[in-house]
Amino acid sequence: MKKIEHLGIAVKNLEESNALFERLLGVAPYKKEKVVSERVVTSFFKNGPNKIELLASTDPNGPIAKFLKKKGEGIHHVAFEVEDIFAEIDRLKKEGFTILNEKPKKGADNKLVAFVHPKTANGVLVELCQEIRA
Ligand SMILES: CC[C@H](C(=O)O)C(=O)SCCNC(=O)CCNC(=O)[C@H](O)C(C)(C)COP(=O)(O)OP(=O)(O)OC[C@H]1O[C@@H](n2cnc3c(N)ncnc32)[C@H](O)[C@@H]1OP(=O)(O)O
Ligand SMILES: [Co+2]
Repeated sequence: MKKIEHLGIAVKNLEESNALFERLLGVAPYKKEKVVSERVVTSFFKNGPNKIELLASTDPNGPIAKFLKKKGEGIHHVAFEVEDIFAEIDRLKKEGFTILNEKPKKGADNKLVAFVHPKTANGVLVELCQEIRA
């Protein structure tokens, strides 16, 4: 794994949170994207090397809605940049981590993504992100 690619934050209302994070970070979101497979709408902020992803639910039965119901708004996941997501999944499986989707899926921001179950990562939902190369 390389650097932290982004921090995912679950929010109830994306427009309200976009305005709050714009005040907080001093930058406007550079991208807004609907990720149908994850039943979320996201917005991305970049301030220097850091990237923040705000996620709001589009489905009351989706992962973000369930998280909000259970834990309320807050940090949802940490995403790491990986060079080769297939090799990283293999490595993590051998290390005993539970991978939630062994077949990487198309995520937001032009990435292939996979997730490590939080129950096998000290309570942290970890996302693996590989840039989709042309
Ligand atoms: C990919 C697009 C975008 C991107 O960056 O490109 C995204 O980041 S999309 C992000 C949204 N998608 C996902 O999160 C997909 C992976 N998540 C899942 O598969 C589920 O949310 C899962 C398995 C983590 C939890 O599923 P569910 O909520 O149905 O199960 P439980 O409520 O029973 O939770 C099991 C257990 O895990 C704890 N939990 C749940 N979510 C989190 C979390 N985000 N961080 C830490 N822990 C979490 C939950 O509290 C339960 O623990 P327990 O001790 O039993 O209460
Ligand atoms: Co993410």
